[in-house]
Amino acid sequence: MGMLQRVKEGKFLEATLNMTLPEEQGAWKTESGISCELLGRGILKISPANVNSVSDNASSKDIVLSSGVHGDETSPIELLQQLVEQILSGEVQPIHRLLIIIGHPEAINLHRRFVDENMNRLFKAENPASNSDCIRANTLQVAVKDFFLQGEKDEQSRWHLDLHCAIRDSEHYTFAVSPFSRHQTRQRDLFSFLQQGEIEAALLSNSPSPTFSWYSAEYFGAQALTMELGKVAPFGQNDLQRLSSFYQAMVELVTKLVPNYQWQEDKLAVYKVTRTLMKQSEHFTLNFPDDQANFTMYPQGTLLGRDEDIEYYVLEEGEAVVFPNPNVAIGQRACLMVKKTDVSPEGQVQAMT
Ligand SMILES: O=C(O)CCC(=O)N[C@@H](CCC(=O)O)C(=O)O
Ligand SMILES: [Zn+2]
Repeated sequence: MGMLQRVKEGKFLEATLNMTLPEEQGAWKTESGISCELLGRGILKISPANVNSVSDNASSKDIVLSSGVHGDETSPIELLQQLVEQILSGEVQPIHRLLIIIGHPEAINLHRRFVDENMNRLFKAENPASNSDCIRANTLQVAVKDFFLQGEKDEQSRWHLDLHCAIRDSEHYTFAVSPFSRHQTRQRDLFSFLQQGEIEAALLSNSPSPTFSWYSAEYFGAQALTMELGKVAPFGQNDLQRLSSFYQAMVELVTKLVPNYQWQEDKLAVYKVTRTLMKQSEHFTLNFPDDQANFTMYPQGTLLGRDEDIEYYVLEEGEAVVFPNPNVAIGQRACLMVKKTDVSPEGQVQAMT
């Protein structure tokens, strides 16, 4: 049985990861009237039964849901497989156009974050086809671009949730990173959605970074987030129960024209990024253990790390470290410094201070 047939039977993940199957494309309709189109390995477009009338509705959205951009972050892949299964069986009836992506099948098969280089730093522009991470990033860029442009929706109606897991423990089990873009990509609805899904925290980035969610925000004005859903674990060892509120919120997002989310004061901890520590040389080191939990705070004046000619200290009380990683490539982000902030009560979510 070929790739397309397996996907039709709900085996999206299995067909995506089976590299002995030649890549196939093809369109079909489910019994419940949903139009599906397999655009390539791990890239599935889903349109609601009455796509034309729904698309004309100002409340309808074009939603990208991606997972597995890092090959070892498996719980989001399991969540999207479950969602695809429920859509194809008719149990979940999406009312918006969806693009569901399993990001990096080759890295997933290797149980590795990436093959040669971190794919989630390859979304600034088309990459030279120098390795499989670059080639796959190029494919994903085109798929997302075509999806958003074909949809012809305004920017507010484009969403992209890029689902990941954190490498280390975290004071917040789940959190989202809102990329910095030229557009208004911090709509309150997006953050109310996080509250609905019991996501504990959100980080507001203060500078561009070439990630997949940034790509959708920067080039298509999409309401985009990188979502950190618990800690990295192999397939079958994820506690999906801990992500059940998020899964329910995602189902509601795709099945309701206007989900009934209400912004709740103080339900989501919001942090602003105060500094991004970039690895400038091979001398970059951190002054605390590699597995230190995300959002750990140190007293003002604490030496955090060193690079060739620089020492990094905690500059203000309340600064915490997120994604500390001295093993990144030179020129890449080695640690984010963040600080809790109040947010504006209305309009776009913005830091007050
Ligand atoms: O836990 C870690 O250190 C990394 C987890 C991860 O993959 N995070 C993303 C965040 C992307 C963003 O800043 O939007 C990444 O580093 O690619
Ligand atoms: Zn990741």
